[in-house]
Amino acid sequence: MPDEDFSIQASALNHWFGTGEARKQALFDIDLRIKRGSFVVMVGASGSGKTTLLTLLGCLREIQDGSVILLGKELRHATPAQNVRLRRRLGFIFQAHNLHESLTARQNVLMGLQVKGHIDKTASDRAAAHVLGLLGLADRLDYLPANLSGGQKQRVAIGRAIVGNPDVVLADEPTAALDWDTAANVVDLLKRLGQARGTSTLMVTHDNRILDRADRVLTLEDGRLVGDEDRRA
Ligand SMILES: Nc1ncnc2c1ncn2[C@@H]1O[C@H](COP(=O)(O)OP(=O)(O)OP(=O)(O)O)[C@@H](O)[C@H]1O
Repeated sequence: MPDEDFSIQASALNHWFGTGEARKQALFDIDLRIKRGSFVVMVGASGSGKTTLLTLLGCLREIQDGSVILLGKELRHATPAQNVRLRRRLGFIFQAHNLHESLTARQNVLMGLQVKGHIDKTASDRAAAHVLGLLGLADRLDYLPANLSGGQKQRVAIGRAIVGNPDVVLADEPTAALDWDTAANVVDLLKRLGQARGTSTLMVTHDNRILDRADRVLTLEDGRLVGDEDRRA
């Protein structure tokens, strides 16, 4: 049953890749509920299933077995149109930042609003500039990605993910290219969004300093959820 306190509810979730003899199970019996507004970190060795889980929870992959209720909607057997509608309420920050090379920082962030159907140009421009300012890029609004450092590009991608006030942010090592002050700023920003707007963040990271700021730390091992630690004490 959907429960409004939780942005994400996964139960008995299994996932396989390949067919026939090559079929390999990547996730085993995942049960997980993520509270609205919480900042949750996921850790696990390479190949443990973190990206697979993020993409399933983000309606980027079909649910094969088990259930995922995202923002109150069951994803199993969801239609492509339902998935598109739900994805508009999410912010994705993946390792390959996929910025449009021919668009400026501000225009890249605007893409995050256009997919949500925001059309008031002045308000959108202002929102994009505001978010980039929060990310320390106020003086880089009109730069093309080619003229930004790796960390600055990553911050533009973070801006694009959060500018539309998503209900859930799914992030895969989003701070890997950032120095600690900048990474801490990003984490604080996501936590503030959680408090102010109920945005939940599920972030894959191995940075211990970010673990220290998490409300909760999940550990995946060989496709199984083997650890779930409440850090809010
Ligand atoms: N598209 C795919 N086709 C086949 N196998 C896949 C595919 N994607 C992932 N896998 C396999 O599923 C398992 C989980 O992979 P996944 O990428 O989710 O792990 P991960 O924890 O995110 O790893 P990393 O930290 O290296 O990104 C691995 O055994 C991987 O080889």
